[in-house]
Amino acid sequence: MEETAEFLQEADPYFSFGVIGDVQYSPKPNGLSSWRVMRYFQQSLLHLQQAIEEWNREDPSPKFVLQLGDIIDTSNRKLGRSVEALETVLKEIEQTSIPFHHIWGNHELYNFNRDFLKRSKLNTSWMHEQQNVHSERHDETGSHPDYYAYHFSPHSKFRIIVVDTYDLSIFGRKKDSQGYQDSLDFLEKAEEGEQNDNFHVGSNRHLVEFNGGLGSKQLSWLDEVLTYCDQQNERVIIAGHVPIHPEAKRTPCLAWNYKDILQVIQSVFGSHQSVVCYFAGHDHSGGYHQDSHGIHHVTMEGVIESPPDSNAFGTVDIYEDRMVLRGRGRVKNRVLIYREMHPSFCCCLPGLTCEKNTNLK
Ligand SMILES: Nc1ccn([C@@H]2O[C@H](COP(=O)(O)OP(=O)(O)OC[C@H](O)CO)[C@@H](O)[C@H]2O)c(=O)n1
Repeated sequence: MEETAEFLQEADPYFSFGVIGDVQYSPKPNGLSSWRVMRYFQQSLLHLQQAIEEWNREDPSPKFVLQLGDIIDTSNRKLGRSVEALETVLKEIEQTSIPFHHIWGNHELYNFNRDFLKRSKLNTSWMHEQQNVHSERHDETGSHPDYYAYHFSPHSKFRIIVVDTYDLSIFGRKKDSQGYQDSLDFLEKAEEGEQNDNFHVGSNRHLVEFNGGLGSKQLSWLDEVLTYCDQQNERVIIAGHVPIHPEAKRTPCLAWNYKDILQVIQSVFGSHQSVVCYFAGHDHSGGYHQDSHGIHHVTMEGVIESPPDSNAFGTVDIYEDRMVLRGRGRVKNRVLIYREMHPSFCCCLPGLTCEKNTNLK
């Protein structure tokens, strides 16, 4: 739902957070991408600076920022300046005391391998919270050994889950590793399956290298965390680089196994009703869709494709029954009402009606 600024006047939110994606900083000149769209490399750092200045000015300031990935561009690698570029953006981020939660996108993996990323300041999993009710295995950097995902609770009624949409990926993993082989096997099998799927043909093909997915271990972990959230009556916001709903993006940017991921977070049979929103980046043109289960899918417009007089970031205010995205530049204002929680074994199954059914399409 898009709303005007007047509609956004509300009582004090429980808390607020910032959201931004695809800064793709590089010292290279502005120019057309391979998609024939203008990329404003000379403005992207300025846009990040402006976002930080605005978040610093907000009162109260956002509790944290979700940085949705692709913070530096692949061109830095060709220029031999990956580390320098990363230091440049991190220096800007140090201008604020608001903690940033960093997500890894394809451009992180074009510039660095996963071992480097784990040891870098882009690994913010040390800010995770561990729950006794489910098993989490972390290595010395605070990450799971196989993937980069964690969760934290900024408020007693809410939890944020950061997921790794390049857990299945042929980027960033060593070619002799099991993860690389599993990813190749997944792509091969999925491509066979897709041949009968009319939705993903021609330019709409999502089984391409610059997308990725969640591996089976991460999906099980997500399932466990969501079970805990259901038990605690927490609302959950998930954030990852790659969109997971075909209607929430305009380009082929879609997770390889988006159906498996949706199955976990939507859950028809009474559990996992906690997820209210999934934030993604990757598709710089942005997108939005409320799925058939009432989950909002917000794909943030990319900073890198925002002209000098614009920008692409937002502040999200969290309330009891809704979240309000206050967009800046190309990002629209949105009021996102949470899905209704149905009791276990509710009759809201396909083909049946229920008074709680919100009849979402
Ligand atoms: N028509 C095209 C254009 C490009 N590609 C290939 O896609 C790969 C990734 O492109 P890139 O622009 O570097 O990826 P981003 O993550 O920056 O952007 C993704 C979104 O599309 C932006 O909205 C690259 O290998 C190109 O060759 C293509 O297949 N078809």
